[in-house]
Amino acid sequence: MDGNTYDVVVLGAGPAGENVADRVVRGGLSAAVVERELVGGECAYWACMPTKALLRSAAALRAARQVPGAREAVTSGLDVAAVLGRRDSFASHWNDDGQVGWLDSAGIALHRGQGRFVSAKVVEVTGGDGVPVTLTARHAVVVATGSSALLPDVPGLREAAPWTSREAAAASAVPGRLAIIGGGVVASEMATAFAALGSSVTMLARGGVLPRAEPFAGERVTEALREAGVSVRLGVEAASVHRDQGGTVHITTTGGERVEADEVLVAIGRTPNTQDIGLGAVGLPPGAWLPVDDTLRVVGEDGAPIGDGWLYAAGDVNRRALLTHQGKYQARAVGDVIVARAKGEAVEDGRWGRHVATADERAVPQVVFTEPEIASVGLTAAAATAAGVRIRVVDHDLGAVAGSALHADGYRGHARMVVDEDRKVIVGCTLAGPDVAELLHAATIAVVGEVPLDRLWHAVPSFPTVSEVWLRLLEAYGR
Ligand SMILES: Cc1cc2nc3c(=O)[nH]c(=O)nc-3n(C[C@H](O)[C@H](O)[C@H](O)COP(=O)(O)OP(=O)(O)OC[C@H]3O[C@@H](n4cnc5c(N)ncnc54)[C@H](O)[C@@H]3O)c2cc1C
Ligand SMILES: NC(=O)c1ccc[n+]([C@@H]2O[C@H](COP(=O)([O-])OP(=O)(O)OC[C@H]3O[C@@H](n4cnc5c(N)ncnc54)[C@H](O)[C@@H]3O)[C@@H](O)[C@H]2O)c1
Repeated sequence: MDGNTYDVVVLGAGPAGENVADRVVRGGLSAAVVERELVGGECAYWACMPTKALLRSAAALRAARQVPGAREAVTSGLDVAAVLGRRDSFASHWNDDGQVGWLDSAGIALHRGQGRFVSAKVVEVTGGDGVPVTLTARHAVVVATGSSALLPDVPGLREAAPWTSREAAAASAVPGRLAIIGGGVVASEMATAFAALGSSVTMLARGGVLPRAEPFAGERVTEALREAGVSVRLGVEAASVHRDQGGTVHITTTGGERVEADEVLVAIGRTPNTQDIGLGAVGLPPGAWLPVDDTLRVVGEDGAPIGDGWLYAAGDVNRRALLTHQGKYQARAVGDVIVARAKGEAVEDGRWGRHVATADERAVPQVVFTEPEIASVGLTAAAATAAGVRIRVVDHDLGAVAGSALHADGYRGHARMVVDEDRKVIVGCTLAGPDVAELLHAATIAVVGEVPLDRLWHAVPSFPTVSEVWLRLLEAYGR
């Protein structure tokens, strides 16, 4: 390190940025990260961790109620204060001392403030004292600034001070009535959480519930939400919003329906945090997602890397897969390829090579922590067909497996595998049911490993586990 010159400068200390910095330092280079809020990013304080903490207690209670013997021991409902308290601790009480300590121990320099490009490889950081500090990168700058909630242009919405996922994740009280605009992952999880915490929830799901998943997933989540008392309005869109002086939010839908709520949560997708990072100074349009090549170098309109290839993007901001685990996976590839290029070592950029994030293309796992959980990896049947893959779809009733029946009385679930008929490998799998999250990694390995179906017959699931669904799926496929 020489003054404010580092081998690598990383903009954003979320899961992607932290991991890039870690990899380059492990590879023998110096690194600085620039962070304007809390080290750890969205995931740690306002997204993955607090939302899953909000959901977990109700899931545990539901599980106990599904097993006689345990059911009788449950003598009251959720302790909301305890749930919120546990959530606070999983959000580290919105204090990043622990993460800063980790950066320190890993030998990564931290500059607090808003980072903006002033020219190629040069970033200016403006912190709380308003005095700018200039950082220069010898080899690379990595943009890992993440994304923020997108707000639609609905008349009156902004003035009504809507919640985004941040306010929902960090809520200090449970609203009596919560309206949710959106039907995707955030909307479905937060409807599940707040209904369990006692809110009367109305969901306006213009495009349906979990529309990108296999259709049975959205249907089952819709059914469960309705059983939990949520009013799920499918195909319904907000036309105008107004918060009156008493604090009540009034939503009028395009169909003329009226919905009243104490809070309205907007969950319609994300926008990249690239509006105010000085992209113009390096020839890129502000506010845009950052497209990248296979080794995650930012590319221009011509598809070629910017400059001499010094600019990279990892995590949400490149829009490949808006998930923490995929951002961290990309970060490992980015960190390692920057080190390889800096040292003049060979770059392994072939498919599934060390320096690329091939899994982003067709092997992304995701768990939606609704009731039931939806765990999926790879392509849905519709996506595989659209991609020109000749497929066969195999379905099985997850509740008909001995392990499921033991797991919970009345276990309801469904499993689907999508087989590439030309290659005889699984290209997608979706599981819907209680506690299926932990089953997903087997499917991910089958998809990434492109394990032939005739070999999968030799991967014998233990009896009596829910995993026996794998055997049933193979039997349904035939050998
Ligand atoms: C409600 C919700 C729940 C989610 N749950 C899950 C889940 O269960 N599992 C999962 O895998 N994913 C989940 N996600 C997605 C996950 O949160 C993101 O994919 C992940 O946080 C992206 O990591 P990142 O490092 O790219 O960006 P971020 O986590 O957004 O971090 C970016 C960091 O950059 C900083 N920054 C931005 N601009 C600048 C600048 N100019 N200068 C300095 N610093 C800057 C920000 O302050 C932030 O700290 C969830 C998302 C939401 C909204
Ligand atoms: N468990 C998890 O892995 C998890 C949990 C939460 C969020 N996330 C990540 O965060 C990202 C953001 O989640 P999200 O739910 O905000 O986005 P999303 O893309 O999952 O869903 C957005 C939904 O809003 C709908 N929509 C879009 N514009 C609309 C409008 N104007 N009015 C009404 N509906 C509209 C879309 O049809 C879609 O169903 C996701 O991409 C996801 O990867 C992951």
